[in-house]
Amino acid sequence: MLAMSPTLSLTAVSLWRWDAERGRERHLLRDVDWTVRPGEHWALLGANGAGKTTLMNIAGAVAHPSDGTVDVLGQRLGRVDLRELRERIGLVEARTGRAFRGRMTAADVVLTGATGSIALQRHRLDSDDCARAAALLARFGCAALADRPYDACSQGERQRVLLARALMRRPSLLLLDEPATGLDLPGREALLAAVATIAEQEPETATVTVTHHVEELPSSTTHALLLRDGVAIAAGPAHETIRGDLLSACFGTPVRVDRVGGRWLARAEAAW
Ligand SMILES: Nc1ncnc2c1ncn2[C@@H]1O[C@H](COP(=O)(O)OP(=O)(O)OP(=O)(O)O)[C@@H](O)[C@H]1O
Repeated sequence: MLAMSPTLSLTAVSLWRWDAERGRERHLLRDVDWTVRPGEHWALLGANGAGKTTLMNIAGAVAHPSDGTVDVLGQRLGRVDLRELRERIGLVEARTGRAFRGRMTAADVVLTGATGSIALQRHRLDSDDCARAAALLARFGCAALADRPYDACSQGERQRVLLARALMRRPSLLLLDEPATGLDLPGREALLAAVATIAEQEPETATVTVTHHVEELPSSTTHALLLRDGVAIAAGPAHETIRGDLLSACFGTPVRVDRVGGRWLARAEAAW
């Protein structure tokens, strides 16, 4: 049987920028190799400044590398229209949520995902779009929020609304940039439960979740890439990479990691 072609394939990817303070180029990413296949759910872990956002910008067809090759959804960056490619990529990040103002309801915000716009373009929507929006809200425990102004939703509810929005077009790749940051415990748990449904309901979709905290990874996480100073120090199946020794190297401090009920807990080694 032929293997499915990768969702993302990065080979020897480096990205550098001019560092005016030092008067020389500085590597934000160095020689990163990374392959994400359909149905895989990756964690992208690293300390502040490790290069996670930079790598997500490349994976999301927002930025080009300085060197190396990048194939996103089978298209080589540098040879394709990035805007067309981005239409097949779902994105949940804090910035997206801040764009929705006024009296837009939660359902309206989800529906904007069908057109990939910030404004609601009702004339471009059909009954299937409305049905999918309602089904996604229900699936994420947000059915009662449909008519509530988005501004009036709690932060946790908003994140689930944004997740529903990102799934409207059944993206092949979904990027989640620190989706649980700032959520309280029930909000975080509801969001992670919602993310975990993707493995079953959208089995071809690959996801990448950026976080500093392994506690914020959904139980559906299958793989992890650990970045330190722009270098991928480990990449592979979660049970081989989300480990104390590798996370210690990644964060530069001794860390102990436990797996409980399919999730991960990390603490500084000294605290145990
Ligand atoms: N345009 C740029 N020019 C120069 N340096 C940059 C540029 N963009 C980012 N950097 C630097 O590159 C490094 C990696 O940044 P990046 O935002 O990718 O890290 P991160 O892992 O996402 O960090 P955080 O967890 O704090 O969000 C940082 O030291 C940052 O200051």
